[in-house]
Amino acid sequence: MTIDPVKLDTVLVLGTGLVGTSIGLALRQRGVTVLLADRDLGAVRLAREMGAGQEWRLGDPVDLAVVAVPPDHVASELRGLQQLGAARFYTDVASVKARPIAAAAALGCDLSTYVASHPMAGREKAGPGAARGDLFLGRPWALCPTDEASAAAREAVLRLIELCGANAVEVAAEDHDRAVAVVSHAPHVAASAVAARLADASDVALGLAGQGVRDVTRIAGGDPGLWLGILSGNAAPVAEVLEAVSRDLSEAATALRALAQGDESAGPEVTELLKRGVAGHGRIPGKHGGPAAAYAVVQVVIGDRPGQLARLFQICDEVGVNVEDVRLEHAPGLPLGLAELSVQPDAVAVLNQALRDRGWQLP
Ligand SMILES: NC(=O)C1=CN([C@@H]2O[C@H](COP(=O)(O)OP(=O)(O)OC[C@H]3O[C@@H](n4cnc5c(N)ncnc54)[C@H](O)[C@@H]3O)[C@@H](O)[C@H]2O)C=CC1
Ligand SMILES: O=C(O)C(=O)Cc1ccc(O)cc1
Repeated sequence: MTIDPVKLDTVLVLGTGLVGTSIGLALRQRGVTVLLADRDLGAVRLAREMGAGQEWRLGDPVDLAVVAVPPDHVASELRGLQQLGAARFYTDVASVKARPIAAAAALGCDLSTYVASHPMAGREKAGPGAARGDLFLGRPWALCPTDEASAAAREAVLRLIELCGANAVEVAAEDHDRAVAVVSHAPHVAASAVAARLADASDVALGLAGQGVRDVTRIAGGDPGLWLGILSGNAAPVAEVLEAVSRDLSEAATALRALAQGDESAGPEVTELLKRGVAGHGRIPGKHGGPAAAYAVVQVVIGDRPGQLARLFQICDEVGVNVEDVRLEHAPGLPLGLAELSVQPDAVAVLNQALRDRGWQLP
């Protein structure tokens, strides 16, 4: 009998925090048997109660073990599991890749059964309570096979990514780390720097906060302990991006000082940065990893009553309009909000008409 190398009937998740529990939930939805372990027994219990799997007891090797602990603990936990013979194949999900792989090699881990990986999806909240089974849907998920990794180990990790509904992106560990410095790690520090200005902002300023500042600072809510581990694990590439960002910020501040003193010739320098920002933002791919989709946005005023969004979606359904994305903005102190529905441009007229016909207020 031949053994199917991509069989993923049983998966052990070590580290039942946000990411580990989300993986458990996603795999359970696909019928995989998931076993859960964490040094914090409360985290395992909560993950189990959420339906992410059952508590792990060492028995027959599982098909794949997923090490979902902070980056600095990946190598030692991997070695521990391999010494127990816990799984046929192993991966981790840490946000940095070169350092954990080097640490695993230095600890004498078996690199033939291990393929490091990193889902590019997460939240600014930690722990199993923040987990979502759909966290990875349509998201990129990097895998970084080393030369020592077996083809079967790579296949097993590809199968994990597929079962979680994500899109696999194969990349060398050093390239991964330089890339995530630009798209994840430096943005996190930049968001923290902007959010730090709010720590002693006046109540008037905070009362005027709209969606923009929420968007720019959302990720700054992440766990500082976890993020110190991530940033230290990718320090040089992140420092390089931050140096470039701070050059731009410093030049913008100098130009604005000149403008403040009536020197209009400094305007174009600011415009140039804003235009580079528009260009950079426009290059972020759409939610399924393809080129950024040119959706149109339909704005609708909604009352802060239960069921309003459901009614809105029902109308979209009735007129055959697919909602690609939805964003809600609440008016501070008012029982009203604005729903922004992203739809195909050719659906705008029909949706606007349908909403007006049914008495919805469009701004
Ligand atoms: N937070 C995010 O948005 C994302 C995080 N990641 C990566 O996923 C990994 C886990 O992060 P989160 O789930 O966000 O953190 P979390 O703080 O929600 O969960 C981490 C879990 O690991 C456990 N843990 C820590 N050290 C352990 C050890 N030595 N043995 C067993 N369990 C241990 C903790 O008790 C905790 O339950 C990290 O490597 C992180 O870089 C990857 C993608 C997104
Ligand atoms: O909160 C979000 O939107 C994120 O993108 C979070 C995130 C944090 C760390 C990662 O390694 C990957 C993704």
